[in-house]
Amino acid sequence: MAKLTIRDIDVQGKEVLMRVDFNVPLDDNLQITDDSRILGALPSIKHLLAGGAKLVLCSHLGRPEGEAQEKYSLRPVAKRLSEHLGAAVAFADDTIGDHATTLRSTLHAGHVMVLENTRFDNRETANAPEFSKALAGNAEIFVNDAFGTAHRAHSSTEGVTHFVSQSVSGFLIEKELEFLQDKLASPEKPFVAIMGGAKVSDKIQVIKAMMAKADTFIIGGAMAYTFRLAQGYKVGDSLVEPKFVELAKEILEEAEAKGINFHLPADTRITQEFKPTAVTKVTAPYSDGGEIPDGWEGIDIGAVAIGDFEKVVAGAKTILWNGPMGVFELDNFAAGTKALTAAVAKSDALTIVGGGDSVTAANKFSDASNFSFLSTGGGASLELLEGKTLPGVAALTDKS
Ligand SMILES: Nc1ncnc2c1ncn2[C@@H]1O[C@H](COP(=O)(O)OP(=O)(O)O)[C@@H](O)[C@H]1O
Ligand SMILES: O=C(OP(=O)(O)O)[C@H](O)COP(=O)(O)O
Repeated sequence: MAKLTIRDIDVQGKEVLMRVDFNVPLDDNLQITDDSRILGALPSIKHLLAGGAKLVLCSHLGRPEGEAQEKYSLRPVAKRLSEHLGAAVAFADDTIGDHATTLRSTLHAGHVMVLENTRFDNRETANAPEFSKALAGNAEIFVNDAFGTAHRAHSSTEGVTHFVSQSVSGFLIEKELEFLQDKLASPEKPFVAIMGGAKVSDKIQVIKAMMAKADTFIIGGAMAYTFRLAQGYKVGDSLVEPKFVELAKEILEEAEAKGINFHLPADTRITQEFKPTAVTKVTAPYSDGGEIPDGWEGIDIGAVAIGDFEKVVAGAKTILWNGPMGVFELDNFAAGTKALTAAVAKSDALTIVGGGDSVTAANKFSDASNFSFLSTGGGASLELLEGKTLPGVAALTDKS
């Protein structure tokens, strides 16, 4: 059932509570190192302010587990938002306390404020009704634009919808669903899914689910070693998740039975040390007997794999990329991710990138404008791709 969106509501003079995902990375000096998620929420914020809303923004930042801590405060985020808007942004020192209540009651139409971190109270993640009710306050309308947190059934994403008249999605959620759900429902073929990174346990189920849609898979990053282990090869000291070797075997068998192209890296860059000056070497291709010796760890794909993957990407009409090819944070381990980023960036296919580190790599080695869409959600995008319902979306008001 379609959900009401920000386009369907009149907000003039009304208090609107909007959940955003301002869970941005901060450095040790509490400086924001990537404000993609703030930029992602701007279209909805500007639209609501232009429509005359009294706009109250709420979000979590990090996992403070119910304890108010300076390092998880949203104050720097409110400041950055103010710079982007070129307008004042009021900041409440608490979430549902006296300061928040006073600021909310004196907020004028066309003005915006930010509440302190919702996770400074454990009732947020417990989805406690009394916390949801207090968060809703006098707001008639709730807008959810926090795609990155839409897979959580918390007070500020789900509970609050029970205490307002209407709950609608914002432009960011709308766009995320358009790319990750609608456009991938019947993708133009060949549809190449590139899966890498380190979170095998999170992503291997996604590979399984996507076998119904993608006709080609490229597997890189640490993910590849669990598959190589499943094929009976030695992977030395590389990162593997032994619990998933059986599932990896099943996936390889299913791919063969269904004629799905499943590309694992032919060769691997390996090291004995995890540091910028580490000596590295590349194994011979597996097909020539190359394996990863004990005491060595795979940290990137090799040159043969890069060439293979570039060819596959060049022939694609739809590409979904989630997870880097290697430990790209270190320059001497980054060649595979760099080459793959360039290949995806120059493709004419529909190119969708999901996952925090993959988006970082796309921005580091290319430019966001070279991709059709960079998702702001890691876990949320994976759950969507797995075919799961996102509680933060399911709770919104149905279109009649
Ligand atoms: N071969 C490898 N061995 C260990 N870590 C790896 C390897 N390849 C990639 N990684 C790491 O995987 C991390 C990203 O994985 P993940 O969180 O799954 O991706 P994303 O954030 O894009 O979803 C990066 O920090 C990268 O250094
Ligand atoms: O950054 C987030 O998730 P992500 O790293 O999976 O994209 C979201 O803000 C959700 O945070 P959470 O995983 O602490 O609930």
